[in-house]
Amino acid sequence: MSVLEMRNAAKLVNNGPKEKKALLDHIDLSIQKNDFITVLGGNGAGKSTLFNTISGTMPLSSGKIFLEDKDVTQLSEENRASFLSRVFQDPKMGTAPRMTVAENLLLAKGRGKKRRLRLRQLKQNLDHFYQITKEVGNGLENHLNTPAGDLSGGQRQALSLLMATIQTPQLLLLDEHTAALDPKTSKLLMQLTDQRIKEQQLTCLMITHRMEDALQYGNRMIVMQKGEIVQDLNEEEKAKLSMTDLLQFFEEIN
Ligand SMILES: Nc1ncnc2c1ncn2[C@@H]1O[C@H](COP(=O)(O)OP(=O)(O)OP(=O)(O)O)[C@@H](O)[C@H]1O
Repeated sequence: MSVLEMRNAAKLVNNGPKEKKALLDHIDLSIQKNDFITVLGGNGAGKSTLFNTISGTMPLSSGKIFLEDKDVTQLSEENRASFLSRVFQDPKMGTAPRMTVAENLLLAKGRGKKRRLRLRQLKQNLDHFYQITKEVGNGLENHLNTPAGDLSGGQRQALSLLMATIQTPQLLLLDEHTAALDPKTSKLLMQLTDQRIKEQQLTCLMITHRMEDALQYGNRMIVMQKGEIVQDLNEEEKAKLSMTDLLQFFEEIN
């Protein structure tokens, strides 16, 4: 059983009165459990559209999406949120700025649960929150009582990642989540990302413009162009790929 399956999925928009433009051009994609897929493609290739249609923020024009064999094509974004987590490029998204780090984590831990965790349960969870923030390696554990809005961009993105993975989602969507960070901070967050994915055996799609990351991480790589998946490399093919090959490939398709 696939974790996610897209069949003949298309997103068309009007490009002038008589012309339709395909943001997603009838793609087929099957994602298996524990796949960690890096997603590459130039600006406007359709990567975010892919994520938007998977998470339900954008309905498909035609085709179908299945999550663990369940047809979710018509399911709202809210209803898909119980099995999907997404981290965005912008550190401001995904965290509540006036709530503290610990409160944000508690919110994420209780999300979708029948009995929500209440603020008075914060104390009981502090040990757990201390442990997971300490693993980040950027001092986040010393800021459990700091409002998220006062964190550095790197700390806030690490918090977003922890929030997105605190409940082990069936599918994790990383939308250029390191793009706004400096190289050192980005590297640290990528290491944390890889560690969380391995430890929790997550299934993940990660959009990135950093080719080194696309090569170094994950067991599969897809390349998008003009709304289509033009390359889908498995673990073996990906392992053989060098930076030179990849650069050459992008020269050819652009
Ligand atoms: N709602 C919309 N209506 C019309 N066109 C749109 C809409 N949303 C996106 N587009 C266009 O669709 C194309 C694909 O956009 P998308 O954001 O998916 O690309 P991307 O691969 O994520 O690019 P980037 O790397 O720049 O983030 C772009 O040309 C964009 O301008």
